[in-house]
Amino acid sequence: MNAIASLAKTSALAIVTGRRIDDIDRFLSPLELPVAGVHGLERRSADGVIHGVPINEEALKDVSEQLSQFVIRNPGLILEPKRGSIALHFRQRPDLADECVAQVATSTAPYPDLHVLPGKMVLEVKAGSASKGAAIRAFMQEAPFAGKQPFFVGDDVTDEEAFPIVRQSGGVTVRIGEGATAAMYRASGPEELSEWLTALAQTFPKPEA
Ligand SMILES: O=P(O)(O)OC[C@H]1O[C@H](O[C@H]2O[C@H](CO)[C@@H](O)[C@H](O)[C@H]2O)[C@H](O)[C@@H](O)[C@@H]1O
Repeated sequence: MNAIASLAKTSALAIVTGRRIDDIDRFLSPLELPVAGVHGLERRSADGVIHGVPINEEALKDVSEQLSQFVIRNPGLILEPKRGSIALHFRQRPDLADECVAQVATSTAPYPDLHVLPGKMVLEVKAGSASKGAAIRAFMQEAPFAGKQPFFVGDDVTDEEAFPIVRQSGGVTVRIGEGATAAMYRASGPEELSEWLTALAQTFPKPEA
């Protein structure tokens, strides 16, 4: 948190995440940063404006109802409704991973415009067209990011799609933890990343009092 607060004061910082913007605000309170939430389906730019994308609400409702029934039949599974998306978590039931994949495939089959995104012990169904990479592109066209070199850090398979996009625009990419990656660098864990960021923040000029 200290590293994030320091970087937010001295540089252009955005959070790009699968979580909701509200959740990020709660985690970082009282900081309110630019955030791309729900894998880019909702995005708050630095001026505070919320940008959304069209959502297939009808398809999402149908899939959510089917997944709710599936979760009722399988204790330990968790459904997380988000704006424009629903996440099926199987962290407490890893034995059901294959069944979850099959159920999500069956439920989404009638809706080719829904996107299924596998994450860490979770399957996300997105009912709109957005991605972390596209959200980064959008941030990079706006103040205070435009003209700066992007530096993107991620720890999940859902971050992999964004690494090449950042690299192609001259940026630097870091993967936290294990796993195959397209990132340029790897930090062993959040502690190592925090040390790097704290050191980096100290190299920036102090804001005038
Ligand atoms: O894009 P991220 O910031 O990496 O967010 C990805 C997902 O994070 C959350 O799920 C993950 O954390 C849970 C614990 O808080 C864990 O139980 C789960 O297995 C992880 O996938 C969040 O709940 C999802 O909505 C995000 O998409």
